[in-house]
Amino acid sequence: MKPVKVGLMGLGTVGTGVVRIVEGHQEDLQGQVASPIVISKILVKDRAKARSISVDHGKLTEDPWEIVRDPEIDVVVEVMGGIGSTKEIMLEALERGKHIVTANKDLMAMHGPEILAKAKEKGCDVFYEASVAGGIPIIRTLIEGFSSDRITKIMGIVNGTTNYILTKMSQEGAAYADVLKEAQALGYAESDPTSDVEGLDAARKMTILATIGFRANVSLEDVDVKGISSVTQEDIQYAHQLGYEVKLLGIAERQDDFISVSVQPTMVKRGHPIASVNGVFNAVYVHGEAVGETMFYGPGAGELPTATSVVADLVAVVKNMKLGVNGRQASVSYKEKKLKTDEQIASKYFLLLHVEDRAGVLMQIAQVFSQYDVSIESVMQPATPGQKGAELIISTHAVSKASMNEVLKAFAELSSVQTIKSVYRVEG
Ligand SMILES: NC(=O)C1=CN([C@@H]2O[C@H](COP(=O)(O)OP(=O)(O)OC[C@H]3O[C@@H](n4cnc5c(N)ncnc54)[C@H](OP(=O)(O)O)[C@@H]3O)[C@@H](O)[C@H]2O)C=CC1
Ligand SMILES: N[C@@H](CC=O)C(=O)O
Ligand code: NA
Repeated sequence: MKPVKVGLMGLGTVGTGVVRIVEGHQEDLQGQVASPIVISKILVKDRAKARSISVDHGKLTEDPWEIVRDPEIDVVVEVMGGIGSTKEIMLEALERGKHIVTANKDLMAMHGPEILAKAKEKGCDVFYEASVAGGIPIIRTLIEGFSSDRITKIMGIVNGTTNYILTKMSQEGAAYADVLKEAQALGYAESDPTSDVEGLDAARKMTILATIGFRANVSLEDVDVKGISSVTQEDIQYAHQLGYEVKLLGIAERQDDFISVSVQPTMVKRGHPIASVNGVFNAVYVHGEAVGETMFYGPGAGELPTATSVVADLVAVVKNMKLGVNGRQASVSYKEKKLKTDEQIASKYFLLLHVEDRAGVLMQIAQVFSQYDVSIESVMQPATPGQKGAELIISTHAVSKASMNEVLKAFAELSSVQTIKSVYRVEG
């Protein structure tokens, strides 16, 4: 049995997990693919760095081209991250007939179509299951499990770092900055955690899911993004009073042939399965016209969960090699992309306003809502002893994003509304 040779690019959190699983589960892997899987070279930035795993030092290289140009290597497993030079390295690896497994959502969200086209041209596989919701097999599920259906909604907690932070803020009243440091120490966060907390990581993942789910090339620029850095302990406490949890949700929706994709902190009604997804766990809710509601749950980041998906992709590549069918995946995006306008995007909203505490203010606010045809579901004025002015918590029925923008513009000009403290989309 000729071994399948793998060039591993990256030996950080995920790369270390890949080595552990390939070595620790070798017998089971061989049983499935009838060949040993051997990691023959490993790319790192610094060969001298101390590692949490023992590897043959002779396999380490700091030169990516040593892997790309090695004719013995069949598959490149890319778990180093990055976009610019990583893309060039991946394209050259494909040019030389190497299959690719990657966990890199940045790369696949920005350059997925180009990389997949090159793979097709060269008869190579490119698999990227770990790029979205680390340990949940959601990409394969959307491509294969839902191939017979028409998906109408994909809604997910797809960033483990922010879910970890929001859970600790909600359950323990913890401070944002402290919990972020914990998530970094646990290996959940990106090398620049701004992309986690500002929603960009989730937006990249939603770009990938929407492209697959709606079978049209969605790009990152199509995603409306807001992160969690403005979420306050006060918002979370008011959410609890109204029966909600605050979650960073990616929401991709399709109506007729028009789609919208967004990422934002969202108030999710307790009782909706997404509201109870806590810590580093991710969940992706998928609604299909025929199947109805489904949900997929599991760890979204971390060494072994993410490496499980990477090595499963590696097994898929080797099985295809045995069958001689690499690069034969059907195209996932054959539809024309049509984006919804703000008039077509509808949701319920939660607003927290700081207003003047005097007669007639509520009337002025109600008039603004009425002018833009926004129907109010409830209004609450919590007691704020000793505070100047009053707080108003308003929830609306489903309204268009365009109408809500007009309402917010009108509030900004109203002297009785001193601050628009928070605006949240509401789900569930
Ligand atoms: N961490 C997680 O839970 C998840 C991560 N991902 C994705 O997986 C990828 C890897 O993430 P993670 O393991 O956390 O990252 P780490 O920062 O822990 O590891 C990156 C590894 O790649 C090496 N590396 C980085 N840049 C270069 C370079 N230019 N040349 C040579 N080697 C390089 C580093 O070398 P050295 O060790 O010498 O510094 C390190 O071994 C990213 O794309 C990330 O988005 C996806 C899902 C979950
Ligand atoms: N930083 C990411 C890692 C997995 O993709 C996250 O927190 O989800
Ligand atoms: Na996945």
